[in-house]
Amino acid sequence: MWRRVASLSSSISSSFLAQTASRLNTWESLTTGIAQQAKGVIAPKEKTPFITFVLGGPGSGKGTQCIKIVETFGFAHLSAGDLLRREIASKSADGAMILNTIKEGKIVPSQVTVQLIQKEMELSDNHKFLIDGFPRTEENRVSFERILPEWQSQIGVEPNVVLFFDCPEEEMVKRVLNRNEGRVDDNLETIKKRLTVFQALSLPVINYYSERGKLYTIKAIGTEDEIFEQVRPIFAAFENKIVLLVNFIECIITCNNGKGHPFKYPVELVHFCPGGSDRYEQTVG
Ligand SMILES: Nc1ncnc2c1ncn2[C@@H]1O[C@H](COP(=O)(O)OP(=O)(O)OP(=O)(O)O)[C@@H](O)[C@H]1O
Ligand SMILES: O=c1ccn([C@@H]2O[C@H](COP(=O)(O)O)[C@@H](O)[C@H]2O)c(=O)[nH]1
Ligand SMILES: [Mg+2]
Repeated sequence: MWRRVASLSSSISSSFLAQTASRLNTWESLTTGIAQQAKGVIAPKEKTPFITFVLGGPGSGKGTQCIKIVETFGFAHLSAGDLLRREIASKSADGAMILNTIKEGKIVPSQVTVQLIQKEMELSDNHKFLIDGFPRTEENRVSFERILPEWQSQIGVEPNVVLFFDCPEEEMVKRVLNRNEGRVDDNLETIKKRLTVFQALSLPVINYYSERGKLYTIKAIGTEDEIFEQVRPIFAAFENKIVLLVNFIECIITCNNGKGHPFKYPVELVHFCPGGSDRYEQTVG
């Protein structure tokens, strides 16, 4: 038996339900799509993409944290810098141009980078993407949005999450100079240029997403594990919300059919109803 222990302070409006359904679409895309897969309703490739942009200055720890996010939350990691370095290594037509651009700490034309990212996304079996080190400029951002029309009905033109690893310049320089991976841009001269480019061209992108409520700023100092403890709750929250939301939607559908209340454990809907909460607890008998 179910007992309501608190009620919504405002009634559930149709616009709230529409909003909820739209959020469900976003949150579902982060989860493994358990319900749909179990029912065999959708194949993995058909799931809504969940896109996270991972931004921050050179050496702020983007790549390091992406590895942990992949391990914990099962994302595909697409590093724009790695894709460009792969082009150099494969001696592709753009290889020489990319190498010079990276040495100068400048930004490779959007068309090249966007095409590489798009190809990787299409080849991937995953639907959850960490796009590391991109978009670096407003022009990058707009170019990426332009490739989305075919997916627009699924994800809109924006990423679901934008992470910003905020790190003091002094620390970034120290880390890059100690990186020791043989990168052509890990020298003081190029780092200075990269920092200037970051300030001038990348910060506006970060501000853009901040204004749109997409930005999660991580204080990128401390140990790698300490930093990850700031990252973990961001993705965990998306996973938790979907469980609650699925229950909520099921409840509405079932209640509307007059079949009772299907919640299996206490559910608090306060996350979805800023005006109040609707809490249910299972009672004995
Ligand atoms: N929290 C940390 N404390 C100390 N060193 C770190 C920390 N996180 C990462 N590092 C080290 O700093 C260096 C730069 O990290 P990483 O490559 O992850 O940065 P990045 O943001 O991807 O840089 P880039 O934009 O240049 O690719 C690496 O050698 C990494 O091992
Ligand atoms: O979207 C991008 C990403 C990278 N670059 C160039 O590559 C280097 C290294 O990138 P990391 O992400 O730090 O590995 C960067 O300084 C740019 O020169 C780019 O042009 N566009
Ligand atoms: Mg990196």
